This record gives sequence, C-alpha cells and structure tokens, in this order.
Amino acid sequence: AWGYDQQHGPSKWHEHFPIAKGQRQSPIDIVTGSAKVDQALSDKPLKISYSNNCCQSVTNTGHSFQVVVDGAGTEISGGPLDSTYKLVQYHAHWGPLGENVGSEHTVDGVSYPAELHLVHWNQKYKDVTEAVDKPDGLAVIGVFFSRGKEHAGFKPISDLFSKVPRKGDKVDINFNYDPACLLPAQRNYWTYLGSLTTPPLFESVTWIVMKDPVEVSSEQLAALRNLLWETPSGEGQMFNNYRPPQPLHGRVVRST
Ligand SMILES: O=S(=O)(O)/C=C/c1cc(Br)ccc1O
Ligand SMILES: [Zn+2]
Repeated sequence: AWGYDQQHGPSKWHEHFPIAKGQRQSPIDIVTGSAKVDQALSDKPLKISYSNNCCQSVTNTGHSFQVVVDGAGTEISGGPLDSTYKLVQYHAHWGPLGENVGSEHTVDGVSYPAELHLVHWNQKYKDVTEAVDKPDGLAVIGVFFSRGKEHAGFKPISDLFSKVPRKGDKVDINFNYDPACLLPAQRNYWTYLGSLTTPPLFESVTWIVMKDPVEVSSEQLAALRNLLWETPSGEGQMFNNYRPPQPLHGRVVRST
C-alpha cells in the first residue's frame, strides 16, 4: 500500500496510480508574481458557512488525523465555485519537529510547518463517493499553519490526537466545535484546478489556498506527532506526510 517512506512514497505512487504524472496534479509551488488577480473572484465573494455541531469524530487514518464532519449546515459557495459544496472532512500534513517543512503547497518556494485541508464535495452529485473523481467534484480549502502563539480554536482538536495513536483509532467529538475558527481572519486566497494530494490522486479538486497562515504553538505542532504510523523500522511518530510540489503544466493560479 502507498505511504511516504522511501519504498512507497510520492516518487513511487505513479506505479499504482498513473495519474500521479497527470496534467493537473497537486500540490504546486504558488509563484505569487505569476498569480492573476481575478476581479470575478471578489464580485462573487467566497461564502463559507459552517456550523458548531458538524464535527463528529477524530480518527487516525494511518496517513493523517481526520475530523469526520456531518455535512449538514456546512456549505461553501461563490469565488471560483459554480455550485454549493459541503464539508465532509478535514485533516493535515506536517513535517519534523522544529522545521519549516511539512506543508504541501509552497509559496515562492517557501514551506510552512503544516497545512490543514478542509475537504468539500459538490452538491450536484448524490454523495462524496460520486463526486470524488469528477473534474468539479471537490473543493479543498488549504490553510497554512505557522509556528507562534497557541491557537485556542485548534486546542480542542489537537488535545485529541493523543487519544487516537494508532491507525483506525477513533474518538467522538462530543462538544460543540466550529471549524471556521481554523480559518485566517483575512480571507484572501489563491485558487487553481488540481488534484487530491494522496492516492488515488483524482484530478477533481478546485483548490482554494488561503494566503494568510494561522499561528499554532510548537506544542500544538508537536501534538500532531502523538499520532503514530508504521515506518520501515516499526511503529513511529507520524510526520513528513506531505507530497512535494508537482509540475504546473501551464495552469494559471488566480488570486483575490
Ligand atoms: O489531501 S487532500 O488532497 O485534501 C485529499 C483528500 C481526499 C478526499 C477524499 Br473525499 C478522499 C480521498 C482523499 O485523499
Ligand atoms: Zn490533504
């Protein structure tokens, strides 16, 4: 099965998932000077409306944590989106302790220590399984995490990671939690057409990458490593679960 180690990592994924060498793969390096400001994105502002009872549970997927969301009342629309999308899950990708490596998208070649992905599916499809491999099937909001002061909003979630150390572990979220608190105050973003950044790498994602990072503390970044996974030398802390930037193949990144 696929992973992030030398044997099964991103450079090998094309062997079982040939679309890895496709024309609209993610992540990418966002070259800010080449992004095109598109007034249309501001004419129909991106509307993000989540609810405070949508988060059901946190699970260890073996590749990340994943907060499973009951999509009711969690809609995004506008901006680059031609229809309404519902939140289905969110997870993250991160690097080693104390390093500014771990995000999937990079900005002018610069990485952040982690990147959150809020995954939404297009309501024109009957469910996420039908949407996941369609060109307009998913919209993922990417939020960069920078190292700084503690993120009070992320704490209730980061405190749960120690409860799901192994693949398949799951803990219910039995408190109110609004994932909108994970978004930066400033809603400027870059957007482009790309893919899932993990196998099956479907080219089905409208990416919305927020320009401003949100600050989380070193302890909260360290809490991500309470999640464990299999390494070539046995069970170990989960980190470096990120795919490096992929070729742009002439795609245009738009900007608000
Ligand atoms: O890292 S992401 O590109 O956000 C992956 C998203 C993803 C979403 C679904 Br829904 C299924 C498989 C996936 O890998
Ligand atoms: Zn992701």
